[in-house]
Formats: sequence, C-alpha cells, structure tokens
Amino acid sequence: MKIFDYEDVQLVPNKCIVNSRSECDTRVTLGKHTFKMPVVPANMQTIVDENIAEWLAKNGYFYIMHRFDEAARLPFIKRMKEQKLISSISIGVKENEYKFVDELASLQLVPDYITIDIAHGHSNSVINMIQYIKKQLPDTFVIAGNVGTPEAVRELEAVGADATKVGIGPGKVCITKLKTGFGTGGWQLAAVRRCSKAARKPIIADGGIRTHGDIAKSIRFGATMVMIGSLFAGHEESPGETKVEDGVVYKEYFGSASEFQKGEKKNVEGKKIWIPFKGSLEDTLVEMEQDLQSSISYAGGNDLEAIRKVDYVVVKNSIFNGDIF
Ligand SMILES: NC(=O)C1=CN([C@@H]2O[C@H](COP(=O)(O)OP(=O)(O)OC[C@H]3O[C@@H](n4cnc5c(N)ncnc54)[C@H](OP(=O)(O)O)[C@@H]3O)[C@@H](O)[C@H]2O)C=CC1
Ligand SMILES: Nc1nc2c(ncn2[C@@H]2O[C@H](COP(=O)(O)O)[C@@H](O)[C@H]2O)c(=O)[nH]1
Repeated sequence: MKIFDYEDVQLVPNKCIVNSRSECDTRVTLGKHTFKMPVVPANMQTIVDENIAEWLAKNGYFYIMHRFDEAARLPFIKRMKEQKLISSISIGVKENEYKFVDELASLQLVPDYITIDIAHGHSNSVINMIQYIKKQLPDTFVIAGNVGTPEAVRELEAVGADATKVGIGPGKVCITKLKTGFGTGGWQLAAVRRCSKAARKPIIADGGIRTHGDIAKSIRFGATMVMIGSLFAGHEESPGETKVEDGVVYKEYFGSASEFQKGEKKNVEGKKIWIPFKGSLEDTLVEMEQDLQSSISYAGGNDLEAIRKVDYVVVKNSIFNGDIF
C-alpha cells in the first residue's frame, strides 16, 4: 500500500490553455445540484450555524448544517424550503433520529441532503439508518460517514448511500488517533485515493486540509467534494466564543466529540483550540476559489476534470522545503 499525505505530494503542471485564471470553472455537481466550489464547511458547531448555512446556500455554495441542535432542524428545513434554498442537514443514529425521519416523511418535508454523521461509519447502525432514510425519504441524497476503507465505501454504497465521507481522525481538533490508535491521520490523502478507487459514487474527503492547495490534491486523488473545518474556523461569522489575549483576537474551534460539545467527559475524541481571528468568511471563500482556479490552470485545463488527470510526485514533506514560515 502506497502511503502519503497532503504535504508529501506535489502535482505536476501541464501546458496552460487559458489566458486568465478567471476562465477556470470550479463548479461541481453533487446529486441534483451544482455548486460554486467542491468545498463544504465541516458540519460542526463552531464552523457552521443557520445564518452561515443560509448565506452559503444563497451564494451557490454547498453546506451541511450540524446536528447538535436537534429541535432546530425541522423549522430550519421549512425556512430553507420557503426561500427555495437547498436544505442540507445532519443526523445521528440513535432511536430518536428514526422518529425524526418519520416526522419529516409524514410532513412531506424532504431535505435535499441528509448526512449521517458518526465517528465510525462502517457499522450496522449507519447501514440501518441509510436504509431507513432511503425507504422513508427516497428523494433525499444520503451522505454516509465517516469511513476510512474501500470495504466500508463499497458496503455503504451497496445499501443505498449516494456518497460516502472519508476521514477517520485526520482533523485538526481530532484526538482519535491518540486515544484509540486508529485512523487515517498522517495518510489521509492515500486513504482518499484507496477509497475513491473502490467507489462508484462520489467521495467527500473530510479532514486534514491545511492549505488551499490540498483541495486540488484531494480532487486529484478522487474526491468530488472536500469537507473543511480548521480553515473555516476563526472568522467574523464563525459561531462560538471569542477571546482577546495580549491584544490578539482568537475564536474557539472544538471537536464534535470533545467535552465542549458533549458537555461531559465520556468517550472524548476531540479537543478545543483557539484560532487567531481571520476576518470575513466571504474573503476566505473568494481566495479559495481563486487558488483553485489557479490549480486548474496549472493542470492545463479549464475545469476540475483537468486536475483529476495530472501527474504527481511523492517527496516526503516536500511542500515546505525552502520556505520560511
Ligand atoms: N471524523 C472523525 O474522525 C471523527 C468524528 N467525530 C465526530 O464526533 C461526533 C460524535 O460522534 P459519535 O460519538 O459517533 O456520535 P454519537 O455520540 O451520536 O454516537 C453515535 C452512536 O454510535 C455509537 N458509537 C460511537 N462511536 C462508536 C464506536 N467507535 N463503536 C461503536 N459504537 C460507537 C454511540 O454509542 P456509544 O457512545 O455508547 O459508544 C452512539 O450510539 C460526530 O459529529 C462525529 O462526526 C468523532 C470522532 C472521530
Ligand atoms: N476525531 C475527531 N474528529 C472530529 C471531531 N470533530 C470533528 N471531527 C472531524 O474533523 C473534520 C474537520 O477537520 P479539519 O482538519 O478540517 O479541521 C470534521 O469534518 C470531522 O470529520 C472530533 O471531536 N474528533
């Protein structure tokens, strides 16, 4: 098995065919909808809230609302539908979530996307939930995760998942690898590659993105979409607490399996960090899009497909060689 991560890989340029990077098209289709970029902010409480979700939907970006305010989900879907915006929520696998699916079905309130969001997605609990959603809400696009192996991708796709989310433990606020010894942390890009080779449906690469260039690398190794937490944390719009230390403003970013999310210290697999304030989320999204347009131009094309075919080299820790940070 070839093992590498984002920092070990560089993509090899091809002859440019555009006169300006603005000609490069970063749009991607997932299910019935096309979005501005193959990027989605992580469905975490310090990354997305209803205001951000609504803004993203209105501006043509994909979003997945988190599942940590269970009662707010139904009115949220209604509100998005009234505005004719895409509705995209998360769900768990406990008993009450089956009742929630029943409620949505009985009200004929069909979300466009439902993401089953649990730590160890290669499990019967996720398989049962996929099958239940597909039975009750057959028109909903189901994203299932998280997983880290080709076997898991195949099994979840076979029972009805429309996309799978790949990444066990590569996240910035993740401590799964330390607490359990398991995961794709340190070789997430290779795991995305392995999973995408087995996949017949889209893969969402989740976690471990540290630079905008990592988005292009994820696409090269088979991802349709990339889920990002830390790069979207710390913005003006970001939910969560702000603190000022020695004149520097920070915003909190905590794991969904941290004690800060759970409210207790049981089965903790996440931590909290403080991110220096970054300004507006919109500015970051614009910069990300420009960088991705540039990636497409280096790939020698004018859309994301060009990136999927480029050559690459693996040189351990190569991307920071010679750089002073
Ligand atoms: N991508 C990643 O690497 C990780 C992400 N997370 C995030 O943290 C949040 C909480 O996740 P999670 O704890 O799954 O959600 P929940 O607390 O909602 O747990 C979901 C269900 O799965 C069970 N469960 C959880 N982990 C395991 C496991 N390893 N083996 C067997 N059963 C399990 C839980 O029971 P019980 O608690 O009793 O075991 C519970 O019944 C999610 O948002 C998830 O995405 C968490 C860890 C890793
Ligand atoms: N092991 C844990 N993983 C977590 C937790 N909360 C979220 N996550 C995962 O991290 C990514 C975001 O990663 P980043 O590198 O972009 O910051 C997120 O989408 C989840 O899959 C957690 O508590 N433990």
